[in-house]
Order: sequence, then C-alpha cells, then structure tokens
Amino acid sequence: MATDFKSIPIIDISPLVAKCDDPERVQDPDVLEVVGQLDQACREAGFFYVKGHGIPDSLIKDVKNVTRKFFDLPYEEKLKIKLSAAAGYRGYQRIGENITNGIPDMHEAIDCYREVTPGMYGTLGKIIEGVNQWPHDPPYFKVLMEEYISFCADLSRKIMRGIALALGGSADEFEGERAGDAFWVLRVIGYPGVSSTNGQNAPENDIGCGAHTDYGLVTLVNQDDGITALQVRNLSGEWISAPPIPGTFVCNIGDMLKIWSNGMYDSTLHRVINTSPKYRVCVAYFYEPNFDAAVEPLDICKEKTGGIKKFGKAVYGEHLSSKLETNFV
Ligand SMILES: N=C(N)NCCCC[C@H](N)C(=O)O
Ligand SMILES: O=C(O)CCC(=O)C(=O)O
Ligand SMILES: [Fe+2]
Repeated sequence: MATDFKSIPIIDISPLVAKCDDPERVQDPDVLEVVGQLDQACREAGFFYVKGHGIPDSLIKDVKNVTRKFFDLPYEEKLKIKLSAAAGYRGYQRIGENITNGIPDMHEAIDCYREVTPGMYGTLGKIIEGVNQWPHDPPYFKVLMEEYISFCADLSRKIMRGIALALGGSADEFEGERAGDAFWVLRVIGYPGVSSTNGQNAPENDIGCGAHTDYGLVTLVNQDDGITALQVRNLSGEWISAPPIPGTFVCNIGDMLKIWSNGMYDSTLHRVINTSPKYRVCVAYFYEPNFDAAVEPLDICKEKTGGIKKFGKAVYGEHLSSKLETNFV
C-alpha cells in the first residue's frame, strides 16, 4: 500500500503515446523515462496526473459541458433514463442513490457500461446485460460520449503498455485474454455545491463520494476546472488533495491491477468532498480487464515481491457484480 506521498506526480506520457505500439521504439530512452516515472508513481501513490495524452482539449471540455447541461435539467426529465437492475444497472441515479460503505453519496450520476448482449458471458454477465440509457437532451450527448470513450480506451491501453513495461513484463502483458477485449465503465457525475446539499452543515452528509477503490485496471478522471474536491489517502491516513490541473487527467490504479501486480501497485483509497458552493461535474472512465478475465498475480510480479502470491484468483466480472449488488439503495 502506497507511501506517505504529499502530492500526486505529473507525468508527461507523450513519448509513450507516440511509440508504445512500435516493438523497437519501446526501448527508446524517452519511453523508458516515462516507464520509470509510471513505476515510481504507481508504487508510491497509485495515482498520477497524465499530460501529453493526445486527447483533444475541446473534447475533454465538451464532455464536461454536456454533463453540466444534463444535470441542469428538471428531475422528471432525468428520470426518463432511470437506472434499474432490469436495465443492467445503466442509467441515471439521483443524489443519495449510490451507496459507499453503507452511506448514501451526495452525487447524481449516469452509469454506462460496455454493451453486453444476452448470453454473452453466460450467468457471469447476466447482471450487466443491456444497452446504455443515454439522455435524449442534449441530442448529441451519446455521439459525443461515444467518441470520448473511444479516445479513453485507446489512451488507457497505451498507459497499460507503459505499466506492463514498468512491472518488468512485455508491453502486451495486459492484452489478449487479460484485457485485449477490455470492459469499460463510464460515470458521468454531478456533485452539488455545499449550500444546496443540506442546511445542517454536517460534514458527514456532505461526502460527494465516500472512500473507495476503483475496480479494474486504470481510471481516467476528467474533473471540473477550478474546484478541488478529489482526495487521495496516503499511508498514514492523511487525505491528499488532487486539484484539477488543466490539460491533464488524474489516473489511478484499480483492484484488478493490484492483484495482477501482486500488490506492487495498490488501488489507493480516494473520496470526493465538494466544499465549494459551485456544482461540480466529473466524467470518470474506467478501463477494465476482459469481463471474464481470471486475475491472479503475474509470475514476474510474484518474483519481485518475495515469491509468494499475496492474492488468490479473482474474476473481474464477479468483482463488478458484487459491487453492483451493494452500491444502490
Ligand atoms: N466503477 C467504479 N469504479 N465506480 C466507482 C464508484 C465508487 C462508489 C461506489 N459506491 C463504491 O462503493 O464502490
Ligand atoms: O469525482 C471525482 O473526482 C472522482 C470520482 C471517483 O472516484 C469515481 O467515480 O470512482
Ligand atoms: Fe473512484
């Protein structure tokens, strides 16, 4: 588990983005420099900012703008795409509907997942079968988000190539049956400003999202400009802020990568508290293993951590299912 980091490192990954698909150029000194920085950040914090990622700034801004527009709509309008178990846990959830550690979170959200067709993963995938419920207003919401998802998938795969090298593996360690057919989750999130959440000034009721770890490989957090609300827990239990830095994503490690790396990299606890009077939006993209991937410590990681497997085998789809079953009121 992490160290006593006091801030979250910023990594310019442009050499990795440019060269990671070229078998010869992955040995390029600029790529190896990025790989070294990824290794250090993943060991020490499990969190880092990525810049030089190549996703157009206009797209990053547009997805936040469209998110704000949606949450501004009247409640009845938002309810037209209400999340339900029958809809494969896809759709809109009101403030207080998502639960973390047994406490309702002060956020509203639209949850989206990669499409799962009936029978695609047998009984394992039953819970998440369905298609996404996209808002009809604004009309371009779906197209914009799908474009964004495709950019995020590509970027995440490249980051995972860097992380594979950082762990001492080959660049394609997390492709094929591990994450070559990666599952994904998109959460479009809104956190009310502090005055509108409750009139009692009770901080425990103002938690936008309680302390949790993410479930998969890596998360790309596209957070609102100008509001510091995301906090990351270090080894001694201090909450370190991850303020928005224009032009960057916050990237963090999920539970499946913790297992595959035999704990070399940890899925660090984090939470969101919006103490600003302003409504905060965030779009979080989660890059996950193949839905049916069996996840257990990689031999290369086991060797580097004393030769003993610290975790048993997990199936990603089972991990996600157990979260879905407990995440809602
Ligand atoms: N797909 C991911 N990672 N979603 C993160 C949501 C975290 C909050 C959730 N209630 C929980 O307790 O996990
Ligand atoms: O809102 C944020 O900055 C992060 C949200 C988050 O941690 C999550 O949805 O898993
Ligand atoms: Fe998270």
